[in-house]
Amino acid sequence: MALVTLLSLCALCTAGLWLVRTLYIGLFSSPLSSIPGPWYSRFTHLVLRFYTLTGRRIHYVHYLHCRYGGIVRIAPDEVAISDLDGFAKIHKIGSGFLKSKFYDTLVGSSGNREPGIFAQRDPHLHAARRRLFAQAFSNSALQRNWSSEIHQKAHTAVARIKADALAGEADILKWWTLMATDVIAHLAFGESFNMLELGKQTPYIDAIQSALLGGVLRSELPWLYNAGRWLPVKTLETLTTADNVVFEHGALAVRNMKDQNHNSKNLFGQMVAAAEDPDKDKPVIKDSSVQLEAGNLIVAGSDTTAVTLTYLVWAVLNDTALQRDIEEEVAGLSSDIGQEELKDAPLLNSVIAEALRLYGAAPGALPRIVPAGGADIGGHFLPQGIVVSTQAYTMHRDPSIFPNPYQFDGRRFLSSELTRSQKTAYSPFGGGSRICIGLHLAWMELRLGAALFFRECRGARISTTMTVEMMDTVNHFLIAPKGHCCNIVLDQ
Ligand code: HEM
Repeated sequence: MALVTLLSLCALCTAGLWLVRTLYIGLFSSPLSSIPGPWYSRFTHLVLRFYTLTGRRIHYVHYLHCRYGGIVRIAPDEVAISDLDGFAKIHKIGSGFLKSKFYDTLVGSSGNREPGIFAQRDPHLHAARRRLFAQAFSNSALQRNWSSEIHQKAHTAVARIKADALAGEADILKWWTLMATDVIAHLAFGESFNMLELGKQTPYIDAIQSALLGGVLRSELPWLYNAGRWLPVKTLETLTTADNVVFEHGALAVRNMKDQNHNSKNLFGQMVAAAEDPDKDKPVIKDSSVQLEAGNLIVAGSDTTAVTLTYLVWAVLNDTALQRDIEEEVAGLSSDIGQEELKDAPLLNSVIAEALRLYGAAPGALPRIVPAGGADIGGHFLPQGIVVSTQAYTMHRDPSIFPNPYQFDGRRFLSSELTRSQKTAYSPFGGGSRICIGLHLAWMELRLGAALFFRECRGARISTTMTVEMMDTVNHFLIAPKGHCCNIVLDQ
């Protein structure tokens, strides 16, 4: 009995000491103690984690920026930055602010596999991979090599939307997702997955989505993720084994990369063909890297474009005058809609830029590590090793940069001259050396999808089955509509 009392006393004392130490560090000795923010962020990640897991991280951090300013402490070792100079400093090429450990867990680099281009944190390895990818993702190469596939898929998507809308209602989120996934899958694998024709995604894409969810779980609740491997719970098992399913399917991308038949060439085949070093003993890219990157490209290039396009159409359909004007503009384009005339359609491009401002699908947070020696940001010294995260979500809603920021103004970007602060703040595709490599592909799909939609589905309306709340955004790194659909109708 006496032993039990003694042990309890020891445990209480240890807990008490831990509490005093945590309070002392949080209040006085942390180098971050002068940074404004809610009191609890000095002591715990739990509140931030709660909002992350419930899909409200960007909204919560935005609220904190509105309340405390451009630099806010959001956790004991993490500071959120929406200060423009701070953002520019962090994302400047060669700044030394590298991606944080968050990226290790987000996409499938588990099982000791190397991280792909998105998650690679080593700047030299990343730069080498980026150089290899750059040419194949350039605007000219995409136009030259993939224009007809992208056109065909956009036409099919709009035809399916129109047919469904005339028959009752069409879920544009579903069709844009199938389109964007079919496009990037075709480019990465060298053959069509025919999801638009099937009207549903393949089991491989189901596995990719499970792998992504598994990544969020691995990042936020690693103990549950690890337990999931052993627990006899089907959902957990699916989430924790999805990485392997995705990786194994990537073998198809390797086969087609090596295939000499032009019809099955994929992005990787084009990269290898364009690479300078033809040395057979030292392959330009390993088979296992192709297997991994093929899946990663699908993750990066599907929901991103689909969600942005969905919000774009929804926002335009909420503004009758804008809808009428854009329908008129695209009706004047030639029947086969070339990329050059799409680039020159002023209202279409302004509407896309505005959709990317308010509804760019990856609006934050982009966490980076303060490099050796620390950094001065917004008048505060941040020591090395601290996580600094930026979010376009907040910069895009700063009223001193974008007047009336919460309003979707499809004409906002019609006047071509952006102010200096707008140029810095506008970052739907991230910035610096880690800027989205798929941005030209995304713009191609956004232009073509939107132009075909407003030409073929003139007079479309939002279905009465939709509520405003259903289009509220949830945020798990990407954003998505809370209702998981966006239904539109069309009169005969
Ligand atoms: C509207 C559509 C898209 C949006 C809003 C978007 C947004 C972004 C953002 C914000 C980043 C930076 C992430 C970070 O720094 O953590 C990024 C990176 C990336 N994106 Fe996109 N993206 C889109 C479409 C695409 C497409 C179609 C692809 C096709 C493959 C793609 C592939 C990538 C890749 C590979 C990276 C990592 C680049 C690197 O680290 O070097 N994205 N994207």
